[in-house]
Amino acid sequence: MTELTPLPQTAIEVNQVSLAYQSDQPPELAAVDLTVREGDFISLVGPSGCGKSTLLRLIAGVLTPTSGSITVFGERQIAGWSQLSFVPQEASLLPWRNVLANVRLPLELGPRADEAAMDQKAYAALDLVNLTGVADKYPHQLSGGMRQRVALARALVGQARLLLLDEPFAALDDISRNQLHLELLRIQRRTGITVLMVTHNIFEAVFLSQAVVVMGEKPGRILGSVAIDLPAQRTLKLLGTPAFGSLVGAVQELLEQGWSDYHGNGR
Ligand SMILES: Nc1ncnc2c1ncn2[C@@H]1O[C@H](COP(=O)(O)OP(=O)(O)OP(=O)(O)O)[C@@H](O)[C@H]1O
Repeated sequence: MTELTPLPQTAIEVNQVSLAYQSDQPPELAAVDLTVREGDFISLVGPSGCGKSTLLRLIAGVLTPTSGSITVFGERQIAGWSQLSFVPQEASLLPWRNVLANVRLPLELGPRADEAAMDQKAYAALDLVNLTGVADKYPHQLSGGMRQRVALARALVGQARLLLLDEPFAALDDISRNQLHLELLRIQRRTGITVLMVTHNIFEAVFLSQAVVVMGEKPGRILGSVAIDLPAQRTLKLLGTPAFGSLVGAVQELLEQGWSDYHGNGR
């Protein structure tokens, strides 16, 4: 008998979501629909201020939509839900805690657990990001790229099924960023975690994702998405290929379309 592979579950379903921060002002987001399947890596790009972080905060349950609905793995959004890990733009490590204690933090805030078990999980998360050698160092003793890896380990320590990342690599140089891209893809393959990432970097979005969702502004809305049909095993050599260049071009075109719809063509 042939074995049937189960279809991937829907990880995120955003249905006609609008959000107005102030009830007497036009909404920041209007009628947003977005579906992310389990195991996908999806990036969100769009002009500054179009509402990308707002959409991420809504999915994380930190904000509640003015109208519409959001489900995560079939359930209504719940702030602080253990299956979801949200790394906001300003995510920072606690300077007075060493690396191990920073990574342990989400476990300490959860249901009471054994000290040794928490350490074991924190070491496993550090191993996932290739950082076991620095467990007793403090954040100021690390490079920017290492600090990002610690933040990633902290996001992964609770074994979340969904990772929401808000511009996680914005402050890094190209070399560290490329290295972390490869690490993140390796982690995703190893854990099967679903990732939704906000970025300003179109190259990064195309390199990492299965699809790039493009947003427009005023009000923030989804303009469309570009499916990224690059080989599943991404290597840095892909960055110089014509296929990569034409996908970056397709994302750019959608962004420019949104820009001229809003501002007109008289640039
Ligand atoms: N807490 C808040 N209260 C009121 N307005 C807000 C708040 N947070 C964001 N906004 C407004 O909502 C809009 C969308 O902001 P948001 O941060 O989601 O955009 P973004 O696309 O992530 O921007 P960027 O790419 O610059 O980070 C902006 O006009 C912003 O000024």
